[in-house]
Amino acid sequence: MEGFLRIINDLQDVFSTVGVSPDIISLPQIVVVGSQSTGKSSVLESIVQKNFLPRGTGIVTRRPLIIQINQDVTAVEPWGTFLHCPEKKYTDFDKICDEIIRDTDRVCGSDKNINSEPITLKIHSADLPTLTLVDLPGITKNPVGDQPLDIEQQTTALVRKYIENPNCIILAVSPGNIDIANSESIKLAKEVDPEGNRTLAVITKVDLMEKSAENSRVLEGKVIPIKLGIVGVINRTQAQMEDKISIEECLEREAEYFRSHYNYMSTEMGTPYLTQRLCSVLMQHVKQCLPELIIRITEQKVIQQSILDSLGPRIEDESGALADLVMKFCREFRYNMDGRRSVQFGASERALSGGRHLFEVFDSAICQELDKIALPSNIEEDIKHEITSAGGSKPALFTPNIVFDNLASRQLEHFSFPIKKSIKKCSETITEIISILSKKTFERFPVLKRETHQISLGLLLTKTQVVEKFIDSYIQCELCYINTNHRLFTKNRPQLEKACCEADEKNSEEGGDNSGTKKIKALLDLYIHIIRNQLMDVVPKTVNCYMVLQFCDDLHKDLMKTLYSSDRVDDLMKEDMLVEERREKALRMLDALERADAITSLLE
Ligand SMILES: Nc1nc2c(ncn2[C@@H]2O[C@H](COP(=O)(O)OP(=O)(O)OP(=O)(O)O)[C@@H](O)[C@H]2O)c(=O)[nH]1
Repeated sequence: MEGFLRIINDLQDVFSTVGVSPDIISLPQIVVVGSQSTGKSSVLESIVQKNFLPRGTGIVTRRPLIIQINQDVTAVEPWGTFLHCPEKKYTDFDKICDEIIRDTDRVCGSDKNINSEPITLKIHSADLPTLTLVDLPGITKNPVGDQPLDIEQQTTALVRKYIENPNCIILAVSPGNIDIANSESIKLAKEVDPEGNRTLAVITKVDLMEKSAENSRVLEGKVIPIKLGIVGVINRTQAQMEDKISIEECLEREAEYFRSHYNYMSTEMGTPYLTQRLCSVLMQHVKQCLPELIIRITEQKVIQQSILDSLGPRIEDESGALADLVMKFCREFRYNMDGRRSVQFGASERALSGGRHLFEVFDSAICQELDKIALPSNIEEDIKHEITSAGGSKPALFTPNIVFDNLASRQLEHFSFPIKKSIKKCSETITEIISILSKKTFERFPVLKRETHQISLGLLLTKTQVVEKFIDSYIQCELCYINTNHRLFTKNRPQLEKACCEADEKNSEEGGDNSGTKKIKALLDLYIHIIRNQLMDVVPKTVNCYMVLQFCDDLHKDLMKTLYSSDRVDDLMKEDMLVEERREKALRMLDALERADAITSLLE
């Protein structure tokens, strides 16, 4: 049976060093709860049979104190040690008290603030049972002196944090000289343990309790029933300490008091009975908790291992790792563009390949923008004006070709702006793909991520400029040479002309316009339509050629050249501090869990 409790103490050591939170692993322990000055520390000292806890006015216990008692038959005299300085062995319990005060001040400061970081004290004794007890700051109703104004909230929150743990046994301390109905500790215990399966009540200061039938009923558990029992105790008082009355003598006086005042229940009262009761309650509890605890340890091992896997291993060969990452980034980009991989874009719920996104930009941005370009509403005025101008000082018999050339090239100029806009849109889409992939690939390495991102965007800019230049020249060529011999133009022209002539004849009969402007307008429309279709074909092809394929080909070369030539591999491969911290934490946790696993396996 002792073995169970020793295992819990060992596990506590393992987990205290890594600061594991109770949400992850919660170990069975006895937590002493009560209002300020109810006698919590005195109860603990009576159990340990030593004076080692700080005393004073106001809030004395300001940090949780985990007291692990280990039964140690080899201990000639009781001795203690702290987890924060395990090499130091204390046989003088006054020095233990000094160290608790010193370490409390170190963490909480010397004012009256409290802190949830526990102090762990191990006590080895041949005469004490193996137990783990936690002393908590007393619940303080009203701040006194320089205590913080929210002291009640602070102390209650800290107590709650401990007693909410379903693996904790609550030792609810209430003083016998106040009405148990007002007991703060029992009220809190009922809130977190309504069934009362893990609450044991202690009534201190029974010597100050008036001997009455009602008070006897309190001790018998008839006023407020507590499933695990109510134990009355009389602790060693300050006066007895000053009078140097020994602990043994005080225990004898306590036993005598119960014999003389509550004889019929004296065997179930007093500090020795409380210690014995605590051991058996804790033992029962540990036996119940262990199977679940073992499952939690196994689960946590899997969780911590997967955290480690997701963070990746520590980098040994930085240069090699850099080359691998760059290769991976370039490959991911290529696969994304050719449709073998997908990424999640912005808030869109669909994951699409980068290539598909680009296609959607071609389809929507380029085609729709170019489709919007139509002949202006006053084009007939323009045509008339152009015909008149072309005639010069003489009246014109035929409309010269230059009229059509001038009008067509003026309309083609309108393609320039939407095409530039579309190319910009393509560049933005590729930039987004680069950003997503560099974030994903270089997540652990912020410097490398930044540099790679910059180099990639620099290269993309160069390629974008090549495309813009190419398309500019292409439009320039179109403006310089209006090809009225274009196969599609010559094919559709007769039909259009016929329709226009018929319309002109009809107009002429009705006395309307028959100047031929309608025919020129229709031919202009046809020509622009042909060139628009050509551009819809050429722009995506050019973007794909330079901004995708050539970009892919040059990306790896550019990255390797720039990243390696900078002679900053060490700097580039510096990991994000957070990643490093998380890996260290997961490694420490995993180590603790392995040790915990080894400890619990001793039971099997
Ligand atoms: N007469 C009598 N006095 C007691 C008894 N238990 C504790 N006291 C006295 O009550 C006072 C407070 O006791 P502590 O043990 O310091 O109380 P505490 O709950 O630990 O106090 P904080 O940690 O400050 O909240 C001290 O003066 C003790 O000597 C008891 O059973 N009988």
